Amino acid sequence: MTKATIIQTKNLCKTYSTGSEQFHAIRNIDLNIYQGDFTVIMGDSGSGKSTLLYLLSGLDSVTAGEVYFHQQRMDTFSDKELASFRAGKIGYIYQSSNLVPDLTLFENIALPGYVAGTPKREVKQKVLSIMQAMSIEGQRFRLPAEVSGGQQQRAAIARAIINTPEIIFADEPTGSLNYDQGVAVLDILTEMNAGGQSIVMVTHDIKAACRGNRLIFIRDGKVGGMLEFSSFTPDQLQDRESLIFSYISERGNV
Ligand SMILES: Nc1ncnc2c1ncn2[C@@H]1O[C@H](COP(=O)(O)OP(=O)(O)OP(=O)(O)O)[C@@H](O)[C@H]1O
Repeated sequence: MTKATIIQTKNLCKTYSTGSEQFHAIRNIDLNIYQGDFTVIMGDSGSGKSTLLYLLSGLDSVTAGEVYFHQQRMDTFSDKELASFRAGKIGYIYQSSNLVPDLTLFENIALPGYVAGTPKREVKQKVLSIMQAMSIEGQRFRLPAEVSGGQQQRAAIARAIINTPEIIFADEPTGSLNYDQGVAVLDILTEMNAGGQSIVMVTHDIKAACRGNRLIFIRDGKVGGMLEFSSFTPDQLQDRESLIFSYISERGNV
């Protein structure tokens, strides 16, 4: 079966200017992100992974080239169109949870729901059911500083999915967590993907990358390679890890 494309880039470029210096962080990338995939973006530090994620999600503007969401051109959106796109179509998970420090976990998760204009009662029900699914409902009246890093990150995932986004972007979502907390977060993402949620995750951790069915390797701002896996069952993690490891070793870079 052919997979539907959710995001497409054509000749995508991003150049950062600092003073008189220019740095070409993303160089002429043509890429398709498919619906229902758990896409993983890997690469060495500074290769352009986060920049690519910002461009795919409309968080930053392109220098040249085109980005399409389904068939709709995104890089020419007005600020208003972009704000509504971000609120309604995408969810974004950062390395550190980025929760609002003086709002409770419940309020943090509910906030994008209120901003999107969803009726309060509906938001409340949805927040409670997502918190329950992520085993953080007991912490709902606590502030972010009063819960563990893993619980903060689960709240950040809950916040990212409150408006039922078509696609979730995650930038090193386990980067600030200990091993067990990281596995718990990856399990949640894996389960969401099994339910059909499209995910694009940046990571340099091979264990985290194993959760993806399509791996895109970025090297010096370009696509340096790709790996695809057909289906996922938890007992395949070890095999995938070995495959990714040998792929990277053969090429001499991440
Ligand atoms: N705002 C900026 N101004 C100038 N250069 C930048 C800016 N943001 C990123 N860069 C440069 O662009 C390159 C790509 O950065 P990016 O953050 O996308 O890399 P990355 O692969 O995500 O790295 P890491 O794994 O270390 O987070 C780096 O060389 C970085 O120094």
